[in-house]
Amino acid sequence: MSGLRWHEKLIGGFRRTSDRLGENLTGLFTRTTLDKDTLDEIEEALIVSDLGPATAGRIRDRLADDRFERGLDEAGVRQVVADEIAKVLRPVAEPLEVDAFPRPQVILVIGVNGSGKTTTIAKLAHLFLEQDYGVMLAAGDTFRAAAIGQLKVWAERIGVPIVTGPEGGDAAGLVWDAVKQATATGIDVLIVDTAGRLQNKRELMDELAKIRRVLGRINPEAPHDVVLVLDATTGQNALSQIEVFREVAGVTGLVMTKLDGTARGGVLVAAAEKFQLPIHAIGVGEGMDDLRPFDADELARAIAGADPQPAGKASG
Ligand SMILES: Nc1nc2c(ncn2[C@@H]2O[C@H](COP(=O)(O)OP(=O)(O)OP(=O)(O)O)[C@@H](O)[C@H]2O)c(=O)[nH]1
Repeated sequence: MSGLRWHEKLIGGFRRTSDRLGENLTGLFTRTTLDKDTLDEIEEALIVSDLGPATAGRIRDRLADDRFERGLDEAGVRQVVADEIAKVLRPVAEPLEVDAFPRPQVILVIGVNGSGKTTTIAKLAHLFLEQDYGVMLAAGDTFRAAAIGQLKVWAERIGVPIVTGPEGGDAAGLVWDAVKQATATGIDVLIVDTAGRLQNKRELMDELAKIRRVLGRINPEAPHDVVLVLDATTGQNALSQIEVFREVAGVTGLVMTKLDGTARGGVLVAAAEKFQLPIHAIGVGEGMDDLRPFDADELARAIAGADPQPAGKASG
C-alpha cells in the first residue's frame, strides 16, 4: 500500500477515537480561560478516553504549566495532547526485524481467540515477503480445526509454505517439525500460531513452555520473539491480557489490531505507558496490507485529532 493511502487509512481508522476524545472534551471549550476546574475536567476526559492516568496527568501538568489562566483553544489543547502521546509512543515504536542468525528466526504469536491472531500472522508474513525474506507458517493452534484451516487459507493466499498437523495433535511436536523443515529449506522467518485458551491458564502455560523447551533444544535463542496480539476494541481488557500473557509466555512485543473503527484507540497509549513493551505494528483493517509499523508522531496526531504536522518538520 502506498504511504499516502496508509496515512489516510490511519487517520480514518483513528477518527472514532479522536471523535470520542472530542466528545469527552466538548463543553470545556466554551470556557474562556484555563482554570483549575477545567484542568480537572480535561484530565478526566483523557482518562475516560482510555489514554491511561499517567499520560492524562502529564498532559494536565503541561497545560497547567504552559497555559494556566490563559485563553483556552481546542487546537492548542489537542496539540499538547498529541505531543505528550508522541512522547509515550516514540520509545515503543519498534518494527519487528528479521536479524536472527542462524536462521530461521522463530516468532511465536500468542493471544486470545478472536484477537486477530491469524490475520496478524498473515499480515506479518506478507510484510516479510515484501522485504524478500523466505517465510513459513506453523499452525500451532492444534486445539481447533477451524484455526488450522483458516491459517492454511491465508498461507495459500499469500503464497507461503505452512506446516500443519491433526486437530488435537501435539503442538510442540509440530513446531519441532516446522523448525526442521524451515532450516532444511533455508527459510528466514518461521511464524508460529499458538492456542489462545486463556480460560485454561495452566494448560496454556504448560503448552507454551513445552514449545519453548523444544525450540530451545534446536536453538537456545528461539523463540526469538513472542508477539502478543491484542484487540483494541476490548479497551482496558487488553491491558489485563498483557499482564496475564507476560506471566504465561514472556511477551517480547505487541501488535494491536482492530484500531480501525474503534473509539478505544487510546488504549494503545495506556499499554505503551504501563508496560513499555515494544509495539511492533498496528492493524487497521482485515486485509493483508492493513498492518504497518507506525510513526509515533503521526499516530499521536491521529489519536489526538490534532492538525497535521507542518511540512518539512522532522518526526521520529
Ligand atoms: N477491522 C479489523 N478487523 C480485523 C483486524 N484484524 C483482524 N480482524 C478481524 O477479526 C476477526 C478475528 O480475526 P482472526 O485473525 O480470525 O482472530 P484469531 O485471534 O485468530 O481468532 P480465532 O480465529 O478465533 O482464533 C476476523 O474477522 C478478522 O478479519 C483489524 O486490524 N481490523
